[in-house]
Amino acid sequence: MKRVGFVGWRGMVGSVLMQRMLEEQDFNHIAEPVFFTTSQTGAAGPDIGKDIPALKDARDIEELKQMDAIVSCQGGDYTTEVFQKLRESGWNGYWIDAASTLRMADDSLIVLDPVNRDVIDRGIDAGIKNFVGGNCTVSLMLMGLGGLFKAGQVEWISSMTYQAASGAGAKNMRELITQMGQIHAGSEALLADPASAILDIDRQVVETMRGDAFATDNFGVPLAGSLIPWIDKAVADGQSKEEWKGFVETNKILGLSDSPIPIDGTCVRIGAMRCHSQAFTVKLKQDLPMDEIEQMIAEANDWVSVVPNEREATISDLSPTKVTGTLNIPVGRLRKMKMGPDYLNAFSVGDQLLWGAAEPLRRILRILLER
Ligand SMILES: NC(=O)C1=CN([C@@H]2O[C@H](COP(=O)(O)OP(=O)(O)OC[C@H]3O[C@@H](n4cnc5c(N)ncnc54)[C@H](OP(=O)(O)O)[C@@H]3O)[C@@H](O)[C@H]2O)C=CC1
Ligand SMILES: N[C@@H](CC(=O)OP(=O)(O)O)C(=O)O
Repeated sequence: MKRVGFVGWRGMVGSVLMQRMLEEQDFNHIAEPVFFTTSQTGAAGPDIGKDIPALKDARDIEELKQMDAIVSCQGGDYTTEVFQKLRESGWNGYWIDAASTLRMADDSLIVLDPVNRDVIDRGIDAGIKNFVGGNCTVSLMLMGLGGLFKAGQVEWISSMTYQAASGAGAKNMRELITQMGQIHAGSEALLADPASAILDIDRQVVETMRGDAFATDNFGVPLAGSLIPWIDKAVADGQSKEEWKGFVETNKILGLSDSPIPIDGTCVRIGAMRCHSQAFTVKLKQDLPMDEIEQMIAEANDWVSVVPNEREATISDLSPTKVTGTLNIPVGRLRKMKMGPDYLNAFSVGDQLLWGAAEPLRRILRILLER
């Protein structure tokens, strides 16, 4: 592979991808990186430590056709607009995408190589050309609990999520901070007075959050000081689309679509910036000893670690504040539940822009470059 095109490189996911590619010196493996844009054709591209041409038009099929591989972090609308036209033009290169548009297509693979390298290798050998990053909650769950799946010990999983604002986009992250600021500004005077009653402060906070001036253009409702137990649009059976993805994408990643493992739960947006957390109830196929369970989880990949089920370790290490900006996937609160010895409780945290979005794309590109 000689020419690799990048679309969506300056967005939030794309920027994290660029940062990781520079850290891992991935551009040393690409003879001709080419950067595209939907809005700034002719402008200078990013500084990647080598000469690159000016930005090309991301809607120009003839330009896109020159690429051996294209990595898109531009979003689903762009994929819908361009991908089919590009394939119909006869282009046979590799398409690597962060958007969900092509995830469930028969001729695409969902990539998370620390978990499904075998599925990926078989797919590449079979001529698959479309590789899509998984939904962030799904990828983060599999990075955390992959060892249990690999050992064939999972009968079903219920997953309750605590999803960060970043999953909704950059504007939503800004809105969360704005909301936090408005709450503080509204109660600042009372807060500064040690003699003020907490219920007065609380009343002031609620008044601010319910007020017309509260910034809710993006989330539609308050998130700071609150939560939103619905992510994405509705699908069948009362599920949200984010909840639906948990089942279909996990089983596709694991290559289990013919005999799928039931996975369901409630997806909730909370006021974290870019780390998704998840609380799991895992129905195991048998009563396994805790040390074996911990070993299976900890040995599954280089990034997962087991946090002892103790207060100090948990509040320090199993925390979005600690994990954000890292590739670490701590899994803790591991204990057998009162429902029975084959019911496991677990909690995980992971950065949704890294393992949840950019890192699986970076790694599949590197896999393809090195073949
Ligand atoms: N956010 C997430 O958590 C996840 C997102 N994804 C997928 O990735 C897609 C992109 O998401 P995300 O990165 O959040 O989207 P962004 O909105 O941050 O970026 C998308 C595009 O917006 C354009 N843009 C316009 N103004 C600006 C600006 N001021 N700064 C940067 N870019 C700007 C850029 O395109 P141009 O240069 O062409 O103008 C950019 O590539 C999503 O639609 C989704 O499909 C997948 C997994 C997780
Ligand atoms: N829906 C995720 C983010 C995301 O972009 O998911 P997907 O890649 O499946 O569209 C969230 O809101 O946290």
